[in-house]
Amino acid sequence: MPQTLTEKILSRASGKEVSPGDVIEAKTDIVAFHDLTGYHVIEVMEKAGIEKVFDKSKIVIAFDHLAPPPDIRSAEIQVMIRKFVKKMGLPNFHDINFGIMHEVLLEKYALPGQVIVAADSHTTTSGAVGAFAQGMGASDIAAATITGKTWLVVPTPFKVELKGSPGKWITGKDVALKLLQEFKADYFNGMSIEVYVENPSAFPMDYRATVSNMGIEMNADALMFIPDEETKNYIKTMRGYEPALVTPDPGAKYTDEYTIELGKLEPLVAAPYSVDNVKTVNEVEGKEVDQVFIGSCTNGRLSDIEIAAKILKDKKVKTRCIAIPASYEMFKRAMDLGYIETLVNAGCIVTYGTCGPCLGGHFGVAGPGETIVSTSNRNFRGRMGSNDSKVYLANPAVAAASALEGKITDPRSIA
Ligand SMILES: CC(C)[C@@](O)(CC(=O)O)C(=O)O
Ligand code: SF4
Repeated sequence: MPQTLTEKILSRASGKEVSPGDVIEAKTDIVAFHDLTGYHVIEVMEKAGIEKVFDKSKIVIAFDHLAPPPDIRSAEIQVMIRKFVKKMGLPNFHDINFGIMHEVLLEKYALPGQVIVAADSHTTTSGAVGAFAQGMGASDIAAATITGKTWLVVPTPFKVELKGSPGKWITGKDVALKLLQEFKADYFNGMSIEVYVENPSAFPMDYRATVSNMGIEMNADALMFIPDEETKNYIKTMRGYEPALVTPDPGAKYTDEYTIELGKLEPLVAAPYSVDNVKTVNEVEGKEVDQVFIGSCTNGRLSDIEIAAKILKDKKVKTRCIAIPASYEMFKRAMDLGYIETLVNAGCIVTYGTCGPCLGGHFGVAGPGETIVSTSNRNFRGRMGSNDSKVYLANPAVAAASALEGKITDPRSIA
């Protein structure tokens, strides 16, 4: 039987031919956690008296949610995890100077065809390179850390095709929001989405990562881009080697298919208080904005910072604007290309590699009555701080244009 990417990966990982609905035990290629959930993972292991991990080289840990620690409790958590890393002798540990875990996984570890599990729902991000990547709770991740295995229900594969090329100021975010507008936030429950890109270079890895990242907002088990030339180029550029590509068999069967003509997309926005409350930017433009956040594991990559820098070059923002490249690597590249200087000159506050404001944690928590335009992935009540704040999710061009004008702005109207 011809297999979808989902079936191919999970058949290899479980050692038998799988079909949607099967409950399987799959071998894990990478098991990861961060500071916030890592604390619970380690607690579960310590309570069970386990002193060993299944394979030191396959455990990845990154500090991001509490980086740098905003309070004593956060610092305590990091101290505890550093001790665990030392005791176990884990080589793939990334302290506060590295970046957001999902971005670190994408840049350094994830490969086509792998099974990746991590204690955070946005683990779907690594699907951008064609890995079956799923977030799980701390106890499941503790089990996978110990055994190198996890149990899964094989999801039902659904195919999305991206045709043509996106227009000016249209990015991966607009594809994610289009899917949410069309299908709403729970449609893909029990499914995996496999995305085929007709014209690989027209939809680069940064855009793919945004869409995969928001796969969990659609409730999909995984959102994978079918590996192609762009996947190869990305891994070659970031790591210096060419990966083997895993692809679905011709004639593989999907439960359904949906096509997006990239050239027909408009900049979209998710209005409060739900990620699927999607409107065109023109439906909400003119609303006054108190703070703009450009960053997070959704949109903190080089192209996001580049877009913001292009819009803000030689201009001044009219509202608070916080820009956070998702990793040290992204910060460094943005700095070398002059984007950081542009953003700082425009009046933005810039720091590196933290979740910070995305979860209302620190570095720009939203206050009562405030309106925020954010490039992150969630806008439910209280997500970025006060229950009385309103968060509009958008692509980095809309975010930067809104910072520039002090109100929600269509980037096509100014640049
Ligand atoms: C821990 C939390 C803030 C999280 O990273 C958790 C998660 O996605 O599972 C999020 O983005 O909601
Ligand atoms: S950047 Fe936001 S969405 Fe991503 S892992 Fe951090 S808190 Fe979660």
